[in-house]
Amino acid sequence: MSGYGTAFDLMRDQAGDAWRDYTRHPFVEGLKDGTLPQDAFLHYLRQDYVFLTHFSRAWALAVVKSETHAEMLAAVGTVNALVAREMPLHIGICEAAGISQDALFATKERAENLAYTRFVLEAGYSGDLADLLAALAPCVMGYGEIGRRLGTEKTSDTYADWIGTYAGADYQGACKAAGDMLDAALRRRLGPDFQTSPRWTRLCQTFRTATELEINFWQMGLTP
Ligand SMILES: Cc1ncc(CN)c(N)n1
Repeated sequence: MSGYGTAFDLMRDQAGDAWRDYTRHPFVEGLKDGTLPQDAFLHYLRQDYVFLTHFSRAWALAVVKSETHAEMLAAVGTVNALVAREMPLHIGICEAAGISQDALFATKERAENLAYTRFVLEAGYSGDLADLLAALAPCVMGYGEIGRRLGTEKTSDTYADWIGTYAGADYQGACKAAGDMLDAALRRRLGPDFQTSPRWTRLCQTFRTATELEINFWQMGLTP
């Protein structure tokens, strides 16, 4: 059990090998042992800054798709965590490496990046909050799982700031909140036994596609 909720655990199991390929990608293992080349890391961070811009918009769409005050509060909390806490990590590391915030904002978006965020946004535009959260979950909880594992298994401090952000209480709390939100949203829309709903298979497919797009994102990071 992940500690990030019931639906997440079930969807992650349904994603099978793709989940392992995402959370144990060679890029991740390079962060763990410090062998990831710095140019690949900075290239990834620049793309990830662009990613987080669109991803924050997708979470803002979750506010639009909310049906209760509790859902709105949870979605707003995640938008704030992304914009006020996760994006500043990228700004800080890039600034220290001589990449200004203007240059960061002007980063040309790679196709793998564009494909992922537009897939998530489309899931939200064409569906309801359950569809949107199924597409958002691999991103939030995947990095939570990666951060937690690397926090205990890392053998180098080269990428300690990055690992510390995702292993930290703040990010782990955001994963727990997103997991609780996913569970509640599914129960509200699909019923208490949401995994028996006719919608469940499609939601798991959405989760799996987002997981595959995460694998592509890491792969892109290895090819500056
Ligand atoms: C591509 C990607 N996926 C997930 C995360 C974690 N929010 C991220 N920063 N970037």
